[in-house]
Amino acid sequence: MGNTYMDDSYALHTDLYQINMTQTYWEDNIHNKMAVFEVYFRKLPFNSGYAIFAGLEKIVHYIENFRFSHSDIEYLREQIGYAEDYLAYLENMRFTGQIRCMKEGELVFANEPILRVEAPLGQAQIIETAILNIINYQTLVATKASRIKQVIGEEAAMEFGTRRAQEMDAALWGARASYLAGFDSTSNVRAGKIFGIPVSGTHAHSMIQAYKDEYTAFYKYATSHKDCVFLVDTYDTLRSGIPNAIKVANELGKRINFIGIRLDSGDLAYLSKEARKMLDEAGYPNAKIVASNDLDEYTIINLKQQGAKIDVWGIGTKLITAFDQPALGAVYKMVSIEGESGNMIDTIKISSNPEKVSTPGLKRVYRIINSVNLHSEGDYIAMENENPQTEEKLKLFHPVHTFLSKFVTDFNAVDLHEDIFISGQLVYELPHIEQIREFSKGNLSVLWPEYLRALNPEEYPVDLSQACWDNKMKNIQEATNKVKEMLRTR
Ligand SMILES: Nc1ncnc2c1ncn2[C@@H]1O[C@H](COP(=O)(O)OP(=O)(O)OP(=O)(O)O)[C@@H](O)[C@H]1O
Ligand SMILES: O=P(O)(O)OC[C@H]1O[C@H](OP(=O)(O)OP(=O)(O)O)[C@H](O)[C@@H]1O
Ligand SMILES: O=C(O)c1cccnc1
Repeated sequence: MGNTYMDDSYALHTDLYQINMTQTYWEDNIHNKMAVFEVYFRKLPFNSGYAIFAGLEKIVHYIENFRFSHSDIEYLREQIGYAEDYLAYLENMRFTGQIRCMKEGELVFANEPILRVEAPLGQAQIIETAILNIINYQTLVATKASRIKQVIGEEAAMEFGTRRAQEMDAALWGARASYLAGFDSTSNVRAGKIFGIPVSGTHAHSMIQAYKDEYTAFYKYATSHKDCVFLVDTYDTLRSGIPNAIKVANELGKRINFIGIRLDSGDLAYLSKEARKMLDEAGYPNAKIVASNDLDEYTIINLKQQGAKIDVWGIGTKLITAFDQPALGAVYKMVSIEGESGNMIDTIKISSNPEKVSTPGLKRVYRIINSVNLHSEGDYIAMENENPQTEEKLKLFHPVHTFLSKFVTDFNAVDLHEDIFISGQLVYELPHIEQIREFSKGNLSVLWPEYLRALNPEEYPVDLSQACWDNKMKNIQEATNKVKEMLRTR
């Protein structure tokens, strides 16, 4: 038997424990206490020097439509058995809080807040899972795409991943993440329609197999399509594929636009060099050579080192699945909660690993841009009430190895967060995908090349202000004192 409940909302796209914790808050009547949570990841993916944030557009849709449907409530009543009054609270739940977030396409680094939720505790708890689900995947793919595009340079990058993506949503939003981070097109037509991304494509081996001989297949394709890229590796790239492509191009002449050929197996460096010679000699110096087959940034660097003559890169599996690192590891941590008298109290999560200790309190993230060379000196996390721009001399010091420090004098402190929701209302205008793509491209230019390189990049500084660091130490002290006190009185 199929599903007996309708799939008509995203509110249940959460972990059961969120609804269970919220039940406790509700029964204890603390569900409406204001709570502040921050999203951040602890380590950059792919040993990259930077990441590209993506996911805000989907988060906005999720929050705007956040409500438990009748069938959600019915399911929770019948299958989990929550009490009626708690179910009534869930049914009426809408997001009424604040969200501040980085813009999509922003450069983001480890341990800095990407997004901040300030909302009644129950709401803030339930939305955690979906927010992390969205950011973790989209940011990962945007970062992978940016890394691949960095090594490709000016040549075109086509995203081919849909068939290998972890299900349909991943293909769709992965195509969008790739495009905003610098790819030039997607093969996913639905992504093209929904997001306004350019679509492009060639043809597959099946078409050659359908006609049995390569020449007929190319010829038939050319009579039904003006723009032609022929896939030349079905039988024998150099002896059959390329000669057949040239033959059809010669025969149809101006009736088609012979864009070029695609190589999808074998030694792509050798074959592309040979193909270039053959196409040039045949009078097609402008014909492009497209390459695909399990490509990623490392293979592309290597192919370029070998002098491969590849003009267009088709990249699927290793991009859309974030093959070498399948999870970003972004977390959602509480940094503050309303106390008995309505004041906000900082909260901390201690760990024996100093890098895993959370940073308490309401904070802002600034990018410190050197006004002389227009490059970034690092990111600076300050308390909400601080304004680094008013400082004449800003001290940047490593948050764990504090002796590593520098002073910056001539700088512009750029607040990296935007208000997205205020009192549950959307106050942010979602930019067009082309604007996001331009923004993302421009951001890369504030980084020195040392942070951008694919292999062993330098570590970009993400520092805490003195006040933020002092506050963290105070909270660590208080938390450890509490444990000591508890042990003493046991
Ligand atoms: N000159 C080259 N230098 C480094 N890597 C290459 C070079 N040419 C191809 N590659 C990469 O090597 C891998 C070859 O994989 P594989 O052996 O599965 O391909 P293949 O046998 O040529 O083709 P098929 O897809 O038909 O199996 C791919 O990831 C491809 O991108
Ligand atoms: O290699 P990717 O980066 O994932 O790029 C997408 C791949 O999808 C197609 O292959 P297909 O599904 O026909 O499989 P195959 O080429 O691996 O046999 C295409 O020919 C590419 O090789
Ligand atoms: O258009 C192509 O060549 C294409 C599309 C998806 C996957 N592989 C290749």
